[in-house]
Amino acid sequence: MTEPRGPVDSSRVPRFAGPATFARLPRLDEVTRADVAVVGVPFDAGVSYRPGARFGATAVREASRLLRPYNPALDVSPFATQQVVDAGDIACNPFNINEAIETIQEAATGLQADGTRLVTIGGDHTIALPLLRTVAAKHGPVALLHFDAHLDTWDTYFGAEYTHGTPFRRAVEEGILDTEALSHVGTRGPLYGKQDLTDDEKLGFGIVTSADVYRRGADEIADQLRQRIGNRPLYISIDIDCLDPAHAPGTGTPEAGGMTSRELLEILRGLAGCNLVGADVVEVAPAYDHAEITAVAASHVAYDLVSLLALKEAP
Ligand SMILES: N=C(N)NCCCC(=O)O
Ligand SMILES: [Zn+2]
Ligand SMILES: [Zn+2]
Repeated sequence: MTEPRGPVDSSRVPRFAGPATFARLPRLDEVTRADVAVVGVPFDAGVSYRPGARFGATAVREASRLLRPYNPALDVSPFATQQVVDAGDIACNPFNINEAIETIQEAATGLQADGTRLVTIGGDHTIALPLLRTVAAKHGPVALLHFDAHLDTWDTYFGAEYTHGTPFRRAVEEGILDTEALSHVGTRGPLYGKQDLTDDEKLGFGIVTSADVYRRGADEIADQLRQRIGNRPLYISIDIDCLDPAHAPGTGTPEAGGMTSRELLEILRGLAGCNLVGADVVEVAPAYDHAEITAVAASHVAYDLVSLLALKEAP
């Protein structure tokens, strides 16, 4: 194997110069193949409240200029042991949700064809469904770790089945999730009724609320999650609104009382060794952000996801 091509050297080219790719990594077309591709999905036609996540991937790329090549928390250089690239954006129809879902699924399938694993930057949470379909087509039903303030297992909004509040119900219905290993983490805030929780439990989900994380601590929560996941192929979907609005104001449906970015990163790091097959970070809406707080948090979360992939054996 040739040495992976790493990021632009920030001691030679200032990190604020030049066009942004994730972590200043090469583009996919600049290398022969990739182990991991960070890909953007500028789609937000599935939101129920504030729009703007279509600009999320661009904001995360901009905020990722400050990432450095060694991750001391996991003792790994994620861009040295595997070829990581920025695969650009999946261009999908902003006026037709069904068509956009198909486009995302096809593009993600193509990108993963020769074993490349994807870390996708959203976009609203609707996009998790086609991404899960793609990993399940390859690995069979996958374990899911879903970090979010919301359940996202509702049925429909205004009769629409494919929205950012419904991807995980659709995924269970389609049989693409391993219902023995489904967890929400960071759940909080008002629901439509108690039935939401009953329905969610029936689908197979376990819930770790943001208050559980605060009371029990990140290490204990990560241990519990790891036990539930075991060696199953694992997909991690991170809605940035799992963080408190103080840590992630730039999002469409903010809820008070969320996790800190430190808690989220520590839980992720506690998952080292899991059989991670893909991940997304969604719902970054830069119009409501301040001083790139949300975009910086999301870029660090994506960096730790890429680091977790580096710690896993090549397929
Ligand atoms: N996936 C996110 N961010 N939000 C879902 C909120 C659904 C609702 O408006 O009830
Ligand atoms: Zn959410
Ligand atoms: Zn969500």
